[in-house]
Amino acid sequence: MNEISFTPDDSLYQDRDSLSEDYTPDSIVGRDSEIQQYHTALQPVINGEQPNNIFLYGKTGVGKTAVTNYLLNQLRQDASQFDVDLSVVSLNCEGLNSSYQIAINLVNRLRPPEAQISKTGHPQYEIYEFLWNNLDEIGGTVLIVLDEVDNIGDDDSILYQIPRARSNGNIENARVGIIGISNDLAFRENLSPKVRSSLCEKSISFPPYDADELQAVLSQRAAVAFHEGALDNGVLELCAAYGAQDAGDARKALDLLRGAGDIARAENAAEVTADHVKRARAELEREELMDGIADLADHQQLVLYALATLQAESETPARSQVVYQRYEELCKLAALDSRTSRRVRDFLADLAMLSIIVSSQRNDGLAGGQYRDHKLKHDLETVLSAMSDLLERIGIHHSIHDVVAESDVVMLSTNLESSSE
Ligand SMILES: Nc1ncnc2c1ncn2[C@@H]1O[C@H](COP(=O)(O)OP(=O)(O)OP(=O)(O)O)[C@@H](O)[C@H]1O
Repeated sequence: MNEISFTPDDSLYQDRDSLSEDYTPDSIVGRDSEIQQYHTALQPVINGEQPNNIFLYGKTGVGKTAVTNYLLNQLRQDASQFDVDLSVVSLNCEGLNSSYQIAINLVNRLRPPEAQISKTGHPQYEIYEFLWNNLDEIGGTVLIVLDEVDNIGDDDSILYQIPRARSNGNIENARVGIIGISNDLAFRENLSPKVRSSLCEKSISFPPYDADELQAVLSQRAAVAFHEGALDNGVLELCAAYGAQDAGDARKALDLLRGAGDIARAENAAEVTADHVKRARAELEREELMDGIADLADHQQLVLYALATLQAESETPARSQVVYQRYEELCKLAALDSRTSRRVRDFLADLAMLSIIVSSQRNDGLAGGQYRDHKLKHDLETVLSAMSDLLERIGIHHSIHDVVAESDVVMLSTNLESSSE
């Protein structure tokens, strides 16, 4: 029998959990201008005035939720000091795509456990009645934070009803403000004008972090997460530089630092080095790519497969037409009906948008005209291993035989190899 045991290992980390998603940092760095605007927008609360409706937007991982939690904690403390009656209700709207569902969830948040209402079976007007009554019972200022607010997709929007509730006479005691948070940049533009003007009274944009801002975020967190001296020089700079390239997303930069720490720990390294960061990045990219490819439809994967075989033959960047020919060949060999060349161009555009391939517009003047060419964005082996299901189903093209044989992709079928020779 194997002798195996677990021993605590904390030579690098002093608090690894502080690098995880649910950790709330004591202070926020790198978002001074956004905090300033947000502070101004919240000021009426402390004055006992009608709160503004505030709309925060920006891509994922740029601090919208972290800044909101930080400012609302501060506001709660200051409100109690200045005797302002303040309640905050937070709701993540993921999976709640109608005003009806949002209203029910809000009612239940405002009620004690023994007075919860069922999630179905009430007419809409009744739910709104409950909501207005519960808000009035609480009274004072009530801030309703709706994270991922873009999930709500109906016209008679609660986003319109709540801001109007007081002027419509539905609420008398409470002063209600909505804080809507979204990483869907088109959401605000697609709102109907009446909803937009009420929800977006104060809009605050959160831009992606640059490398310096990310470095500040990482240094602050590393001081909590790691023992002194556990990080080699340049580790934080490298994570920040990669993070800035990856859409300025602090979540990803923190994940990268934790990934590097985990690799270093698994190897019993004395410190986390740039090499650990690079390997962690390759691993995270691989996971992301695997997820991205797994979500593709079969013919999108086949187009990617076609491009991969061209890359294996050093024929990339390859023009759309060339990719199409290889794709048709693969379809034929796999006895599948191929899509039109126009459709395949759309698939190539999708793959480029998902950062799985890189497509460039070329202009060869009068002689060559304009065309697009394509190559894989990641190394061939990674792409192929992410497509192992497809390869198992339809077989291995001869061009990738060596790569696949060297990697850990399982080869169950070689029908393409034999039929193409
Ligand atoms: N300025 C910052 N200072 C410290 N930590 C930060 C800062 N910005 C972001 N973080 C951390 O990065 C992670 C992602 O941030 P946050 O959840 O606020 O992003 P978000 O913009 O709300 O993203 P999403 O739209 O995906 O919800 C969190 O772990 C958060 O604690």
